[in-house]
Amino acid sequence: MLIGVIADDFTGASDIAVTLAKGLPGEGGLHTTQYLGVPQQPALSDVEAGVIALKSRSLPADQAVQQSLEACEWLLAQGCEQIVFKYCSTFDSTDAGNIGPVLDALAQRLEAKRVVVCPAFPAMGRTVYQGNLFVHDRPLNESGMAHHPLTPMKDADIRRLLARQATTPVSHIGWQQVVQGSEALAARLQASDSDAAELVVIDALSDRDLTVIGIAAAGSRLISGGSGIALALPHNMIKAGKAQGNRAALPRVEGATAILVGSCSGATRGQIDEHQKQHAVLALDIQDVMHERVTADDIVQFILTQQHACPLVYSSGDPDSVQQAQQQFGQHNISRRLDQLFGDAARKLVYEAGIQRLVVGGGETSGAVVSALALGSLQVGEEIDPGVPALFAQRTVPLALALKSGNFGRNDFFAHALQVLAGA
Ligand SMILES: Nc1ncnc2c1ncn2[C@@H]1O[C@H](COP(=O)(O)OP(=O)(O)OP(=O)(O)O)[C@@H](O)[C@H]1O
Ligand SMILES: O=C(O)[C@@H](O)C(=O)CO
Repeated sequence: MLIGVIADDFTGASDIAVTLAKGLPGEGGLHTTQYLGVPQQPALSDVEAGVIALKSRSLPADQAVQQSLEACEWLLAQGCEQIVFKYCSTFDSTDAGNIGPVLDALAQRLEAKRVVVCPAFPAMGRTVYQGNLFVHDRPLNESGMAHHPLTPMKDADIRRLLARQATTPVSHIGWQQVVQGSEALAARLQASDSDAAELVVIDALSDRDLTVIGIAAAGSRLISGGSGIALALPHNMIKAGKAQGNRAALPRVEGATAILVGSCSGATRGQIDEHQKQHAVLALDIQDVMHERVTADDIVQFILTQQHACPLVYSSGDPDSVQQAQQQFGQHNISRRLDQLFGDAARKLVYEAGIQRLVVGGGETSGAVVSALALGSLQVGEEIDPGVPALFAQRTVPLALALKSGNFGRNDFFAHALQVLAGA
């Protein structure tokens, strides 16, 4: 294994996994596997990039650090030369963690001196300029992320956010320096052994900038960012003669379908509205969920009786209803209950009801579903939409999955994803 990634949620893991599997246009990527948690066994010998999906984004910081270090040890034991810490392109975290504390710990473990910090993902409108994160034309805190149920983002300045979270000093490289190219940037990132560690926030407005940064960071033991930071990493390995740029062909899966959605993001709510114009949709009422008046069996029954109409079950609410529910029940109680419900439903759907194509909306929700399914590892297939690959579990009965980050995907994403999983 050449490159190891520690991702702080499951959809984020598939986002960077598909970036590594794709590589730069015309060049090809790496043979990539996504692991669901830290594996107990060694990786297969043909895996070039391994992405460990943790569900650490909203854990207490000490647990996020411990899990990330365990993941790092496993990746190092597989021979990884470079470790990437993947967080959200909207830098989802609280003042108490988790990006800063995990970076502190990984930098110390890997004796990394200059650690790139770059959440930019231009394909999804996330860019970093003068240390500030934008979502399209809005600073992060005005993008809707201030209402996120678990990690409300109320500041756009990555340098300030990180300085509140990390003990390692934070510095910044502006876009004006990035456009001078990889060589100049590499010189800035190389530090002598006596230098203290530094978290270096780097501006990036385009894939071209991310490519410059990725090439400049070829020799870095530790880098961090959104999936865009991995764009040029396969190129570095191919150029060094360590990888060929080939990818294995993956299966197409037809068969029964289910869509489970817990994301409350604006994009996801728009996709649910679109889906219900032509397909079957069941809304879970949060009062019913919290008073246990709705069960996993109710979800399974709906999915099975509506097979002709691409059935979708969602809990998602708008910011007002989410806030009301949080005041009444507490966000962590809601998440725990919804995770349990979606996880139980997924287990019954896949292992008892024979569902073969499963689409999940939301990172936390995907984490709950995939953990309940205990799949171990997934092969990374083609990109359905930016940042969302088709994923395949090798089982006697094939299972294809799409794990969608809250804000990702075209308006008709859910029906489109089912088609791509079937090879349409
Ligand atoms: N109606 C609701 N009221 C309050 N909380 C909800 C409701 N529906 C879902 N949630 C919670 O909101 C959170 C949504 O997080 P999730 O990570 O699944 O989506 P997301 O944040 O939009 O996606 P991503 O992390 O990929 O950006 C989950 O913890 C879920 O339990
Ligand atoms: O970086 C992103 O935006 C996504 O991969 C993600 O992590 C959302 O959960």
